[in-house]
Amino acid sequence: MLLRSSGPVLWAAGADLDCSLVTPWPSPGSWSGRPPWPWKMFLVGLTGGIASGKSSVLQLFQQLGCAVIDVDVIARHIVQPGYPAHRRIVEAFGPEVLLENGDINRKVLGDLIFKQPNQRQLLNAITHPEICKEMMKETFKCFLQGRRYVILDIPLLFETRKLLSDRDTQLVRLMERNGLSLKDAEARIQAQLPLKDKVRMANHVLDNSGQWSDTRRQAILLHAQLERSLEYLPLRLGVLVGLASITSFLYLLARCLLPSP
Ligand SMILES: CC(C)(COP(=O)(O)OP(=O)(O)OC[C@H]1O[C@@H](n2cnc3c(N)ncnc32)[C@H](O)[C@@H]1O)[C@@H](O)C(=O)NCCC(=O)NCCS
Ligand SMILES: Nc1ncnc2c1ncn2[C@@H]1O[C@H](COP(=O)(O)OP(=O)(O)OP(=O)(O)O)[C@@H](O)[C@H]1O
Repeated sequence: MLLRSSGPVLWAAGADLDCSLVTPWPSPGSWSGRPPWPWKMFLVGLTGGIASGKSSVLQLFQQLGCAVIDVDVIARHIVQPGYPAHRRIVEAFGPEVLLENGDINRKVLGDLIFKQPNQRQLLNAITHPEICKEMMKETFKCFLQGRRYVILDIPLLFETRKLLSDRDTQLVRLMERNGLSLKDAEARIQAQLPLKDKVRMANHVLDNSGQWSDTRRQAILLHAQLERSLEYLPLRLGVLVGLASITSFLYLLARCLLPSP
């Protein structure tokens, strides 16, 4: 697993789990234990190959009291019936990708898009803008909660603009967990950048190829390192300058438009 820092944004790579989108500020006695600093926050992107352990590591950070946002959870949320992405998916792929109750048939859609790159691009074009909006909303909530940093689990972090487990381990874990054949598991892995490229692009690597206790130890050390980091400064300054500019603009506009007494 890896973490990457670019400018004000620190990106991590490697693990993901089904978890709530945002955890509360660490309770007293939690391992951070500091008072909230609403003007300090930076982002940590977590990525890695399929079944490399992203969810497991994200859950670990969540248990340590970190704010986490799981993009796979958001991706499931925005394709529910009634949401714009659901309607567009049916328009693009036809009613055969629906279950009887109107939910997306994930198996059918998954088989389609993991085997056909052009179909995957079509689905990405529908879902990614919606996912992005939700991610921004959740991140802003964390900002208002005064979080020091937020970990965003973004499986396609590097593809769209590791935790390292070697390819075979990744393949075996994916086949075991999802009950997939070798061919189907390989098709899913092929849909993402090779792991070594993700490693090269990351700033920090969590190696999840060994015992879980090793991964846990690495995560604890990393969390301590991120807690001390000054990565939040450019982001906070950027937000403050942006807000100040908007306020000044509105003030000048009001002065021009309103009649003077
Ligand atoms: C195609 C769908 C219905 C398959 O669902 P299914 O439950 O079988 O798989 P699941 O969502 O658990 O994904 C399995 C793995 O494939 C990865 N994955 C999902 N979509 C994509 C994609 N478009 N390209 C590459 N990898 C993908 C996931 O991150 C995960 O690692 C679903 O993955 C989907 O709606 N994908 C589009 C949304 C998306 O791009 N998600 C990734 C978030 S960055
Ligand atoms: N260090 C480890 N040792 C053994 N098994 C592990 C380890 N880490 C994770 N696993 C197992 O590997 C499987 C894949 O892990 P996980 O679901 O966290 O991966 P993921 O990267 O989130 O997958 P996906 O990309 O499909 O969302 C799970 O069954 C998990 O329990």
